Amino acid sequence: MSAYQRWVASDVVIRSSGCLFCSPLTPYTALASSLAPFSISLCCSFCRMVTAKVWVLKKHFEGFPKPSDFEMKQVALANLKDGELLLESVFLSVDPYMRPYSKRDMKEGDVMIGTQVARIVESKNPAFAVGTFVVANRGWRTHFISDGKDLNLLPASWPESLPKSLALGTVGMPGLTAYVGLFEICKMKPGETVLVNAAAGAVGSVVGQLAKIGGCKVVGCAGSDSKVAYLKNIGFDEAFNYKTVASLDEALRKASPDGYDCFFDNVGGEFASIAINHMKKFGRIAVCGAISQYNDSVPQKGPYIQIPMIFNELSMKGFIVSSWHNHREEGVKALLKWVLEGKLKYHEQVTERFENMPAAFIGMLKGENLGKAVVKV
Ligand SMILES: NC(=O)C1=CN([C@@H]2O[C@H](COP(=O)(O)OP(=O)(O)OC[C@H]3O[C@@H](n4cnc5c(N)ncnc54)[C@H](OP(=O)(O)O)[C@@H]3O)[C@@H](O)[C@H]2O)C=CC1
Ligand SMILES: CCCCC/C=C\CC(=O)/C=C/C=C/C=C\[C@@H](O)CCCC(=O)O
Repeated sequence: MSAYQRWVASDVVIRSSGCLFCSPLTPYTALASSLAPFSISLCCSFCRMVTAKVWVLKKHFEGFPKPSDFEMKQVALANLKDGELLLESVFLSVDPYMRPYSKRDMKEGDVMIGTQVARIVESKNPAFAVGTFVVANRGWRTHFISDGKDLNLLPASWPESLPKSLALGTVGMPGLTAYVGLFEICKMKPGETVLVNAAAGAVGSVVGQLAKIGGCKVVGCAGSDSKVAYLKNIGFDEAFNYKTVASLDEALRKASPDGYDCFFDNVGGEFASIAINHMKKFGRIAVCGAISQYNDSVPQKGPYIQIPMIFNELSMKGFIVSSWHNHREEGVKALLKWVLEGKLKYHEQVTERFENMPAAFIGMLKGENLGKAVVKV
């Protein structure tokens, strides 16, 4: 039974207007609603309206997100108009940006922001066939309607054997972040030494492997011994557990006594303030993220970094992957090629069921994920 058939069996509540048999006012609709699992077969096909499940931000986060900050709701979707598509989410992404962006971009009651791999289940748009998979940016919802303009098709060369969830991770936004940050921001060169933190995550694990592909020495850190073992398994030259080392300063010096040419910073905070003192002359820092600060109720007051910036004439550049959209096609093509050649390994932290999205999101922020965290609907 496909996800769509399961959804039809479990979540379809008939809502309609204009159809004699299914209009909201007829006794039939009340009967249909009470017999929801069976009512679909009684509904006339041209007036089916469906109900999707969504997660809304019930209360703005204070510190780490809590399950009570979220609320799952049902949203009735209108009938498709000409040119529109009905899609079901197959995989949903949980990403760190959702934490800081929720404060900046959302109000309480909004559907949580986020991306998904979705499948077209009904189409009134000749440009999109039923069964097509796309990447969309429509938030935490099981189903949604689109006019097609906000959908990104998976590359035509995507093999059937490759999990489509990778379009949310290694061969998607996180992978592109690593690609742009290394090639365009750090401008890494063969023989250089690259440092990356949150190295076992969706972005960091790609950074380390792309740096190896680029002929660099790679040092990574992560928050558990099993993650450190994973880093060594995927080719990192040096890896350490930043939570258990006696001194981060010593660990960075031991991993690369000559220092670092490129620092791909996913974490910010105290880590960055210490790491910057280990940069080589004319080193480059890609300021990708600051996950050590996203959940702070009170902003941290880090030590100043200007002195090593000036002394070593460092380049430090913040970047947002969506501003580099003109590199998206080339990046996805390169990432997909490296994955298929076995040069770019991936690991996904898959959480089953839409109902577990808050738990998956909170777990990722707490470091429970190895590789890209996704939710399989
Ligand atoms: N600039 C851009 O366009 C983009 C930026 N980003 C940023 O990149 C970073 C990594 O994102 P992504 O790969 O998706 O996430 P990950 O898959 O790496 O998951 C987050 C990881 O961050 C680590 N972490 C959490 N809290 C802390 C902390 N206090 N100190 C150190 N590490 C911590 C945890 O791993 P561990 O076990 O190592 O602690 C956790 O698994 C984030 O900062 C994110 O905001 C991501 C995408 C685009
Ligand atoms: C409000 C302060 C923000 C500080 C930096 C926070 C996070 C950095 C980060 O994680 C940025 C992530 C950017 C993500 C970009 C794109 C996504 O919004 C959706 C991607 C959709 C797509 O291209 O498929």
